[in-house]
Amino acid sequence: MSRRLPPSSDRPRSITILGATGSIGRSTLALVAEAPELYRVEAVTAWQRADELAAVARSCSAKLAVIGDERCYPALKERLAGTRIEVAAGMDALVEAAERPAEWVMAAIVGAAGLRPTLAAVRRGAMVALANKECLVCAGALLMREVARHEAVLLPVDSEHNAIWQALAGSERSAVRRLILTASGGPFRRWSLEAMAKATPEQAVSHPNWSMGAKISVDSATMMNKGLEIIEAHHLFGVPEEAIEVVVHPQSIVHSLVSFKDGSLLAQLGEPDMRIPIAYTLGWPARLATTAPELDLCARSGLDFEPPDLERFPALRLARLALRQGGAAPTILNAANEVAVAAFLARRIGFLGIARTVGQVLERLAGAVVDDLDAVVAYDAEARRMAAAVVATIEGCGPS
Ligand SMILES: NC(=O)C1=CN([C@@H]2O[C@H](COP(=O)(O)OP(=O)(O)OC[C@H]3O[C@@H](n4cnc5c(N)ncnc54)[C@H](OP(=O)(O)O)[C@@H]3O)[C@@H](O)[C@H]2O)C=CC1
Ligand SMILES: CC(=O)[C@@H](O)[C@H](O)COP(=O)(O)O
Ligand SMILES: [Mn+2]
Repeated sequence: MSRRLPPSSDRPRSITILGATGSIGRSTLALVAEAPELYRVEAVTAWQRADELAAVARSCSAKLAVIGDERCYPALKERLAGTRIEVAAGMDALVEAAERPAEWVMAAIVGAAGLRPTLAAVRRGAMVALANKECLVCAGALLMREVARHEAVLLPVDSEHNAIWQALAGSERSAVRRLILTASGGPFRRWSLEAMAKATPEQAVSHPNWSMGAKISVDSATMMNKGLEIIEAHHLFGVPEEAIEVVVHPQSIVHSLVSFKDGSLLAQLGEPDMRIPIAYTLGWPARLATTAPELDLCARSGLDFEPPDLERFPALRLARLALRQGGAAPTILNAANEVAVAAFLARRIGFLGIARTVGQVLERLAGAVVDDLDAVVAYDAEARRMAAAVVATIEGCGPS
């Protein structure tokens, strides 16, 4: 693999941010704004929020701004009139943004929609900071194969995987006994199933520790987020499903751990602030100085750990099942979950209807091996159709 140099003022790192208007995109831009001499921003992208994208592109002097939804192109063009920033729109333009020659790409589009742009960055051998876990869930084998083939570097952004990556540094994989993913338990950690059945979208997106986009916040509330993260860890670190444990840790201070064969547990700790893991990828292979807060251990006494409750959080069980089944099952799980979460946020189904929808789709759709993009896209589309049909049968049936 070619040697990667850290950013420096003599040699600024060229970067692209996919999903620049989101929670991860903004945290990345906040770090860039702390040391603008270290970076040159090639491209920034969004889906529909043209005003926000234009403001972001201006503030970081991006060369290119791309909006995914073509209907929003006129608004973006108007907001960036009189600047030197190039403007484009559409799905192909998102892929082209990822193909532009930035050394480092933040993949922070939400959902499987991020797969094609992420693959494009991987296929030109970029350093890809991967926040978009759904990419690895729906196309893990394909993505990892392309990373190896094109000598790209995947830098895990997800806080748990970033912690494991840091804890693993320099160790032989054969020395690892298991990975331990910590989970906050989300806003409904202590809620009964009866109460969860009536949970509103507002309650579900109120994460106790992290400020995040709506989709991942709902995933945290169902604990599907931790299920997706088990699959993500399997692909990133080559560890089998049975060697990936989940422990509920309500404070979100210990971001995950590696258990080694000699009995050592190595963890990474920090305040729940995504600037910390993002900074580790942005500066990699060096560490950046940032204004992110340092954890005050004495002020944070009392770290709790408990096993997850699979009865109240069946999504975790479904994700493990999909990973064990293999083939297209994780692709199907992810697509059905995206449809179900959107239906819940649109108040079409109740909170418990999310896992119910995913479970029904997984049961009905069998999946063979998915080792190319066409197969992933086909299974993803079929699972979305089936999930929409399941949603239609359970909506209006009261709390589901
Ligand atoms: N937020 C967090 O702390 C963490 C997030 N992650 C992962 O990072 C990813 C991003 O999460 P987060 O930043 O919270 O999400 P947000 O919803 O805050 O942001 C999503 C970004 O993706 C864009 N986008 C949405 N839909 C599409 C689409 N169909 N095509 C292209 N772009 C699209 C949005 O544009 P627009 O603004 O125009 O809608 C926005 O820029 C997710 O995969 C999540 O699981 C992982 C760990 C932590
Ligand atoms: C910040 C981050 O990485 C999220 O994935 C977070 O872990 C979500 O919290 P849960 O532990 O509640 O899923
Ligand atoms: Mn996470």
